[in-house]
Amino acid sequence: MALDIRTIFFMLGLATLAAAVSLFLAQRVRLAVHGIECWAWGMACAACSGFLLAQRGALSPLLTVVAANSVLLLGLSLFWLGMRRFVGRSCSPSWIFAAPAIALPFLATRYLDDSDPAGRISFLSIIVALLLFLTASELLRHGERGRLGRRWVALLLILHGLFFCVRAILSATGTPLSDPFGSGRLAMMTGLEGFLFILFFTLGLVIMTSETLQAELNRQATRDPLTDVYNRRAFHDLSAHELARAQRSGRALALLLIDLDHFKQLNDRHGHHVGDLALKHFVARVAPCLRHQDIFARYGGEEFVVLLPDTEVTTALVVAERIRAAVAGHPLETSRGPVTITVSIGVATTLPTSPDITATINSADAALYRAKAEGRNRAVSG
Ligand SMILES: Nc1nc2c(ncn2[C@@H]2O[C@H](COP(=O)(O)OP(=O)(O)OP(=O)(O)O)[C@@H](O)[C@H]2O)c(=O)[nH]1
Repeated sequence: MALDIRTIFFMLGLATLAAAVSLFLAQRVRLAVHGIECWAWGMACAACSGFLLAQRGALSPLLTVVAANSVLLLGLSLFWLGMRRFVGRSCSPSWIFAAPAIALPFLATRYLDDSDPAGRISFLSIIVALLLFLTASELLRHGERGRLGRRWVALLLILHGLFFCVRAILSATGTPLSDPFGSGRLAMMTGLEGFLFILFFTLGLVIMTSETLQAELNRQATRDPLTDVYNRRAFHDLSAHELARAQRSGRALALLLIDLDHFKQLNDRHGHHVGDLALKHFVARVAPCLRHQDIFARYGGEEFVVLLPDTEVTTALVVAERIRAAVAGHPLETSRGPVTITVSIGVATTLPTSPDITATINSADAALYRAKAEGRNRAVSG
């Protein structure tokens, strides 16, 4: 089957345009995926480049060489920027002009006419490969790296980059790719490889974004939006798991019920906004006092709960005292000066033989009530 090189590049442009449109639509429905708008613009640039490359010989080299390749490099740079944002890293958008700015003078002078096509192919292939490797490294080195979609996209970027490395070497060493299939064999391979890349890459982006959305939905369903600790529902799910484990192992499970003291007064005196800041400040003070396996959740309002697996009451009281001291010892800085926050803590443990979370919470609540009655800013066990 004979394939016309222009048709291949035109088809590549169309496929890339379809991917760009999908990304623009995804962006319009406000998917909580950072960087998606950069990918959309990156795809749009790559599509323009494909259409311009398809006009090689029919239009001026200013368009089919200089503009087509500069726009392609801009598109790849936008993709790199999008990937950086996707993994949660920031960067000045002006960096997207670096690669086109490096290539433009060479394209406009040395490689404008067709006197050194091999040099032009090698030169551009190396820049493209570097941009692709850079983009893959963002995915492999930052953010949540273990996900399937990310690894798939990173692998495709690396393979695509390796293809361009081979292309650069073949072109530089003058390997006779023109024979016996006519003058455009290398270009033909580039077009076909690009076409396959776009298909699988778009699929990878879909998987990657759905994984991110799934994780975000999961986070929203299990986390308190203000403080980002677990919410009450997640606490009950996780504690059920821990209770079952405690029953199997016969080891104690401790629970701390923590309530911020005179919080209504703080709200009334300093405003709700400072009240919110106080809750975040409290969480930031408590988190370093806990182990990885401890479950920390907002139980409601200004009440928090901590489940401590494999912990006896004496140790739980030590942890509670550490939390109390960490909160009281670090006042919240406000525009009107430091505000001291204190907490009262009720401590209880489950019975290893018949663990029951409701009974343990009730027991901790009774202890908390006593801590409040005895003057607040203290930990009391039930
Ligand atoms: N700023 C802010 N306030 C909240 C939030 N959730 C609950 N509150 C407030 O927390 C206050 C709790 O007040 P109370 O239950 O009377 O308890 P308290 O003032 O801390 O008194 P004691 O617990 O007896 O020390 C109420 O004024 C609620 O409006 C929140 O997310 N942000």
